[in-house]
Amino acid sequence: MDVVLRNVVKKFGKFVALHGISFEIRKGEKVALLGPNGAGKTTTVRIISGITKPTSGEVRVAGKDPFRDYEVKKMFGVVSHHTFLYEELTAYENLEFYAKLYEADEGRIAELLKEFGLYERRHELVRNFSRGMKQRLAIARALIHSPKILILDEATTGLDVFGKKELFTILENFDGTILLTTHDLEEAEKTCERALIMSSGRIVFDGSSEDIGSIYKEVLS
Ligand SMILES: Nc1ncnc2c1ncn2[C@@H]1O[C@H](COP(=O)(O)OP(=O)(O)OP(=O)(O)O)[C@@H](O)[C@H]1O
Repeated sequence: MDVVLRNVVKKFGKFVALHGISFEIRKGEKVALLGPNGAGKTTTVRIISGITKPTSGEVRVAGKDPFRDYEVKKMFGVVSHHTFLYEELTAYENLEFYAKLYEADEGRIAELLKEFGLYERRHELVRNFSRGMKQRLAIARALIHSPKILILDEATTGLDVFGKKELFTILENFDGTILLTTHDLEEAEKTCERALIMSSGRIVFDGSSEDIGSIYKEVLS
């Protein structure tokens, strides 16, 4: 098992954001995490990737605690709606910074820039890039250390049809586990074989993503 959550509770003050959620993700599985605003999706992926500490419950990634174990943190590539790129650095410099941080092979920078269609523009400042280009660079950055688990938290927000299509191709070719949060049911069905639906801090559906549109309506009505 790549990811195991058992009875995970997260409180922010008196507010309970996660009411003891449990699920497991197998190695190589592609899972969509769905649910309305405030359901707890981002909190869940932040707990899995070791950014947020749960209030109680057990979280294991490859058998280890992601909050405490730095080596486990390296297993993740995380892409969110915010690109967290350095606007005043070039595309190349951005990737170089992260390659050093993760002690990744610098040869991978050119490889990824080519793969993501940004090689010709590698010496341009990121601040002059379009939203789609920035998002592509953010994904390239997330892959720099060849992560085993890719977490995408509303990563397609603001991308046009072409940008989304490109991202789907990247996801199809990614050889690892994917956990993706989205509001786009079609995206979930296309890219993931399994869907988890959350509502008010609870998992209310865990199953195949096939025909997720009608399941979503039924579960949340
Ligand atoms: N740092 C925080 N402090 C207080 N409350 C928080 C914090 N982070 C999240 N919450 C609350 O926890 C709940 C779940 O938030 P979360 O961001 O996980 O939802 P989400 O499903 O990702 O929503 P969205 O689809 O809007 O991104 C919300 O009610 C939110 O206000």
